[in-house]
Amino acid sequence: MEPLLMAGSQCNELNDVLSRLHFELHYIDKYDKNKIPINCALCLIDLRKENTINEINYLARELDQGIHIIVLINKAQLDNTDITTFIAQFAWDFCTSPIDPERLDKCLGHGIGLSKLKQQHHAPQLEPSNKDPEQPAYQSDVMQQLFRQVDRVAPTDIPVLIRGESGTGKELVATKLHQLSARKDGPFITVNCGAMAAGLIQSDLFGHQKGAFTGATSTRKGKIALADGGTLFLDEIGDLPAELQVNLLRFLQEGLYDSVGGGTPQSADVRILAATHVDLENAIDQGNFRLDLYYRLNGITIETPRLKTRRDDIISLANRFVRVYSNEYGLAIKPLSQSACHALLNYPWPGNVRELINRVRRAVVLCDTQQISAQNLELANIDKKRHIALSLKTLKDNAEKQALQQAIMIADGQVELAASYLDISRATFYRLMDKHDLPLI
Ligand SMILES: Nc1ncnc2c1ncn2[C@@H]1O[C@H](COP(=O)(O)OP(=O)(O)OP(=O)(O)O)[C@@H](O)[C@H]1O
Repeated sequence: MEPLLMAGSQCNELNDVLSRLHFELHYIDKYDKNKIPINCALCLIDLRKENTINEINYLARELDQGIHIIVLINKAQLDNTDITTFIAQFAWDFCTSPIDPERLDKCLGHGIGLSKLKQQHHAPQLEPSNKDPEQPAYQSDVMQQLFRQVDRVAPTDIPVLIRGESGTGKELVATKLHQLSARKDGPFITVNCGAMAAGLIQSDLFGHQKGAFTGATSTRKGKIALADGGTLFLDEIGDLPAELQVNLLRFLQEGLYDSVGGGTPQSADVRILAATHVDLENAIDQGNFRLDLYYRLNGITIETPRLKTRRDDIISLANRFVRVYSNEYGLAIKPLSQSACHALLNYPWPGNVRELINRVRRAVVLCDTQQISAQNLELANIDKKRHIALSLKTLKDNAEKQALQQAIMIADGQVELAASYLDISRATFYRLMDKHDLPLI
């Protein structure tokens, strides 16, 4: 018999159906990892009599990611936004009452099959069991695809260019590439090419000889030498000064480099990973980045997507950081309120995961109620602000269009005259007519 978790009050009708379908039921009211059977793949949550959605929310968040949730509701509950938000957020599937045993059997069968397939193929790599914030967490298809790409590329020695906005996890991807490679026991060294003056990066990267410049009191190894046998991660590669691009290119082509102050050329066995948040093609067009270096670095490109484009990850990442920081600060783990979830999903996240971490960490510390609110996350007024901004723009656009239409009508289609009525040039008039898709009479 397949073990099945049941949350909700006991229901004889459901018990009968499930025992006929050969499920062994384990009722839970609170999540306790030790009480969950090891091979349990599904949790059926009966919400038909529940009015304790907050507790159920909490339980759903705590369940292992591998356990699929199926919700049982009355049809009328589809009008209840608390219930539909819960389903959208947590459920793998839902069934409506009256229970159709055939439908329920199919739903449970598929759920178990899929969950087992996932466990066999992905679960160990995709969802690390520890709660280390530095370990990637993801549910969205796009991130699962990205980390499958990481799995494939990591064991090769091909240089990888990681592209993405700030805070999207480029360094995290670089670390993963190193950890999954044959070089994992070697060093992982990071150089931030944007953080230092050209002279300092030169010595930081290639090392220097004693007396090479004022203050060089001893010979010092550079990061390339320190990364020997491991991985060198060049962060913000787009900011690497031109003269250093030449030196790096030589190292990539010949495996040789000179430390500052001369001496014999040196070699090192290093895999290169680079990251950028700027458009390198644009930098090449502007003459700020060498095309030959770009080709050398760009063996394979991995793009880390913006957080706002992977909505499936937002709530699970937020929950993860709530757990991590509550534990770190010795505070009780509190659930996110419905309004907090709504705000998290509707915010554009310009600072990506880094911004999410900062907001959640602050909220964990500041929250003095039972649940973490949108206010604790400092997201309470964002929706409203955006709404006002949007309507202001719409109002302006509408007014502009109306003015153009009136002017062209009063001027009997004479562009010059219509433009003068509006106090704008002919060129601007044409541009605005085009913008609003308005025909000239
Ligand atoms: N999928 C994820 N799971 C868990 N933590 C993540 C994830 N993605 C990013 N982070 C965390 O977000 C923070 C920012 O990530 P990271 O430093 O890798 O971004 P970045 O793209 O390199 O940023 P920058 O361009 O500003 O250097 C880090 O603390 C990282 O651990």
